[in-house]
Amino acid sequence: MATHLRLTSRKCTVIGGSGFLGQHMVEQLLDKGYSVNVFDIRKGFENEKVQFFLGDLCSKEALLPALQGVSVAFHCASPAPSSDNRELFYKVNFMGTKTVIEACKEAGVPKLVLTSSASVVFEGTDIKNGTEDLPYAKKPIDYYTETKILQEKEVLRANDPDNNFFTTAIRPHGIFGPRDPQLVPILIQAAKSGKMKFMIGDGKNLVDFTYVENVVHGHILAAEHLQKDSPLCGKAFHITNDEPVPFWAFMSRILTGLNYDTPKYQIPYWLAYYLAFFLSLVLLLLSPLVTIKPTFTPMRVALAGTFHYYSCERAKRDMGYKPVVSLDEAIERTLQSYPHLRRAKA
Ligand SMILES: NC(=O)C1=CN([C@@H]2O[C@H](COP(=O)(O)OP(=O)(O)OC[C@H]3O[C@@H](n4cnc5c(N)ncnc54)[C@H](O)[C@@H]3O)[C@@H](O)[C@H]2O)C=CC1
Ligand SMILES: CC(C)CCC[C@@H](C)[C@H]1CC[C@H]2C3=C(CC[C@]12C)[C@@]1(C)CCC(=O)C[C@@H]1CC3
Repeated sequence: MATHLRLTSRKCTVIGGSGFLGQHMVEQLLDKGYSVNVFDIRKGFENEKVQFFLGDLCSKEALLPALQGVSVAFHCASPAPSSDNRELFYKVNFMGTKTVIEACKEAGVPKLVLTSSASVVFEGTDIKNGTEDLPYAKKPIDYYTETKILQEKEVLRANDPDNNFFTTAIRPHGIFGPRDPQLVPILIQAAKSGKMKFMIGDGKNLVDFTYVENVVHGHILAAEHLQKDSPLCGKAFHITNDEPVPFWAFMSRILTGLNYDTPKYQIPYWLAYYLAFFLSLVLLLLSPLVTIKPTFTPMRVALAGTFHYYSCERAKRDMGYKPVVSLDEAIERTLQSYPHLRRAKA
């Protein structure tokens, strides 16, 4: 019986486990001796140690088999932030998360750890060493973030110790690392097409970029510390590299590390923001005729030109969090993992 309990308690499900963060979660959980189910709409990799359940998280019937005998569910599924599909964000991030909560309760999963985002408090203006006590953004920077707020509120509200159901949310920021489909590929694509000529703002704005393995470490610590009467119950936690860095210094390290030139000119933040805003209006008007995905969106300009870094003191205090990979090492490992994006030297 004791062995059975121990094994059951090390079984978990990663919802969104085929994604960038999800795959890293699976790898670290397996290394730590967990038995891992993946629930996703697609099969993102092959691993005989993992049991895959393919389905849409908006369906409770699809979720239930993946949650049987599981002690913790990690929910890190979301449509890509760059998608323009408002209905999809609402359906998956908000309605789907409600379904995940119901399914966990019905399957008797006692712990739910949500991957939220530090951007739930970001309104496009400076945040310096922001704590979790900042209010949710009244004007979120985009619709993705609006639904991340709805999702986080729903998960934290569902915490119900009297019925043996414990929830917590991890708020990472700017996740990067091997196999990331967003940050490095978008940056290099912009550089390749000659769009990385301008630095937005004066280049002094500090931002958090968080190595994926540190994000995973924060999630696993959260799951292990989440229990009755723990301070994690119903609360959100920033997980960062704890080394805020000037946005353009970070971008420049990636660009030079992959043999691309760094931006030569500066453009004032407000000018870049209004240009991106104007461009998005023009594209909206043209959208019945042509679909163009701009590189410079108001959201990206806001992220590139403002301070937004967060304190992870609460995670240090309540779950003993400490980044396991430094920013220097993280950048090095990331650069090594993208040989196909490296520009051949002339
Ligand atoms: N990448 C970043 O910088 C940050 C990401 N986050 C959050 O981290 C989480 C993971 O993000 P990434 O790994 O970067 O994204 P990703 O796009 O690589 O992975 C998301 C996964 O969710 C799955 N998925 C989407 N809709 C689904 C549905 N209806 N049913 C089942 N599975 C579905 C996708 O197939 C994909 O495998 C997301 O919740 C995201 O909001 C938070 C802060 C920063
Ligand atoms: C073209 C350049 C101006 C910028 C290229 C890099 C950007 C693609 C990334 C810089 C900060 C990133 C970021 C996210 C996505 C990729 C960036 C915009 C998120 C929006 C991903 C989802 C979140 O929850 C918040 C992230 C903030 C930082």
